[in-house]
Amino acid sequence: MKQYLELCQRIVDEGHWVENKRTGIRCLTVVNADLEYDVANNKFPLITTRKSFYKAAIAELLGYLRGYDNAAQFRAIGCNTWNANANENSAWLNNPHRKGEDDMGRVYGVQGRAWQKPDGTTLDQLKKIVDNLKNGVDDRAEILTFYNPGEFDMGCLRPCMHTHTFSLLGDTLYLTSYQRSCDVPLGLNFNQIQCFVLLALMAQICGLKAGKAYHKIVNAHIYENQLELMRDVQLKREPFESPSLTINPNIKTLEDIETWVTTDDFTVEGYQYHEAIKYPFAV
Ligand SMILES: Nc1nc(=O)c2c([nH]1)NC[C@@H]1CN(c3ccc(C(=O)N[C@@H](CCC(=O)O)C(=O)O)cc3)CN21
Ligand SMILES: O=c1ccn([C@H]2C[C@H](O)[C@@H](COP(=O)(O)O)O2)c(=O)[nH]1
Repeated sequence: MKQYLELCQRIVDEGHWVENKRTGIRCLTVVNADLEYDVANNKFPLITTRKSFYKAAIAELLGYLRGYDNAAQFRAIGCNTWNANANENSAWLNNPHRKGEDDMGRVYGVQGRAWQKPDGTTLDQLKKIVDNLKNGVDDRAEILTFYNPGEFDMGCLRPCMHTHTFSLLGDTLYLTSYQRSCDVPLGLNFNQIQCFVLLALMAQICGLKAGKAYHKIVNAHIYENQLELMRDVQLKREPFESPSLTINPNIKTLEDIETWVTTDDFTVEGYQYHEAIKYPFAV
């Protein structure tokens, strides 16, 4: 939590104003932030200086791991974050690749589970990683990447947290996640939960211990219409201790994640927080 607040403060103190063409809203921006999450000691990185809707963040991750491409699928498992990008962005609404209401196109999980190969078949990046890690193999390229520039025009948004690399040291699993663009008040609240849960879940289904998750962010920003709430409300609050996360131990395989797992299989203990803050969302 301390590192999150330090990043917010750094943007407020040292950020540069950068115009943003896609949303029309300028952002106070810094470049390069490194965050770390202690999964081994179960320090669940939930924001405590406002209420975090962590179930939606976990649902979003489950949708990515399942290869979802439609905002209705995300809604069905408790996540509303893709409604606006799928249905309210004029560039995507006018894109001939959009297949209708709620379609997100070839984003995130589609690339992770069904990367299109030139020979017409698809590649399942996640399954390869799970199969290797279960057998104690780290080929130094256990990389799950959603970043496919050749198909950017076939999706509603370029992936933000776009690459996850898994590493093994003995029987301990590590994760390095790479993010090109980060909406610190809204997106990062979700992304840090997702880094933590991704490592914890992968360790669990691969029979490994979880170590640390490393989160590398390039462009970290606060939109102009979020700044006052961040500077004058959230940053004035004192954080509480990190809570802990319990994952249903019956989740044992990738197929479990694909078929029956829900957000009810994730329980948070000891979450103390300040009241909710509703930040504006830029589409
Ligand atoms: N401008 C922008 N920021 C983002 O963080 C973002 C995008 N766009 N587009 C794609 C996804 C969608 N994400 C989102 C979208 C909405 C919330 C949001 O509204 N969060 C609220 C409450 C969510 C709830 O009630 O479930 C929050 O207070 O955290 C968070 C992340 C992250 N990404
Ligand atoms: O997981 C996510 C997804 C998106 N974001 C934010 C970062 C930016 O504010 C927007 C995406 O806009 P681009 O113009 O494509 O950079 O969404 C996030 O923080 N986390």
